[in-house]
Amino acid sequence: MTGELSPIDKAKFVAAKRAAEFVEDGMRVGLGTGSTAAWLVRCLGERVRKEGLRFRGVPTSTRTAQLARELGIEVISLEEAGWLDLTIDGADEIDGELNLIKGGGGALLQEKIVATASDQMVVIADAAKQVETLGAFPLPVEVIAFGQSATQALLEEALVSLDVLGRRTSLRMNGAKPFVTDEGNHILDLHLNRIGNARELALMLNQIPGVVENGLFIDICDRVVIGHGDGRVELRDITGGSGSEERIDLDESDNLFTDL
Ligand SMILES: O=C[C@H](O)[C@H](O)[C@H](O)COP(=O)(O)O
Repeated sequence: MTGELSPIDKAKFVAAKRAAEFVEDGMRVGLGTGSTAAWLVRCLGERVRKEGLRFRGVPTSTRTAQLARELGIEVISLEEAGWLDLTIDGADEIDGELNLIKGGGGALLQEKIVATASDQMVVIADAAKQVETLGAFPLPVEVIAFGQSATQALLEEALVSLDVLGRRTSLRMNGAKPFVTDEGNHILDLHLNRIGNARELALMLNQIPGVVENGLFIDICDRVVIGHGDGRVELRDITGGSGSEERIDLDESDNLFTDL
């Protein structure tokens, strides 16, 4: 990638750059997955290179692990870390209570385990990820490949009693074959359009045999950093309130990122 950043990439980048400032020497930090989280890893790689920041990262996917290593970040497993000071990750949707849909990139299982093993979860996103009600983005559900059609049928049946607008489910594909997660499972995407009660749905989904985890992150995110294409970032946390707004200036060295 070369040249000027598109407004959407700039929005992701400024959110990531601001959130990268939360990382301090000695911390154990969960590193999310996806295009926004990749900006975070690049920003942290820059801090390691320029400032000598020393922290250990726990990646939530093989993709993130590879990028982090390439950029000189010390990578450890969650087993080695034990507990994390902070996790920073992207999201597909964020509602007003900081509940999320995640898993558009298929990494929801490791992401949820890592986020819930952290003192704090910070979500970084461009402004388009904010929604009033979750559900326009298809909800990813990770299922075991064995008996997957039976799991899908049970799941569709269970959706009938719930407050959702749509009920179609689809198996995520990678070309002609099912998409396979880092844990060797498949993903069913639930096209619900509007989720009336996300908490109830999250609990219900995980009771179905064959379901490993769902992409609803309820009461897990503590803080969001929302980026805009004009360089503004908004910070909000679970305590509510009006939050705060800042402007992130891109210095000359930031153009380095466009060559990655
Ligand atoms: O499985 C993928 C993750 O949950 C991502 O954090 C999420 O899909 C957002 O990705 P992106 O930053 O690329 O929009």
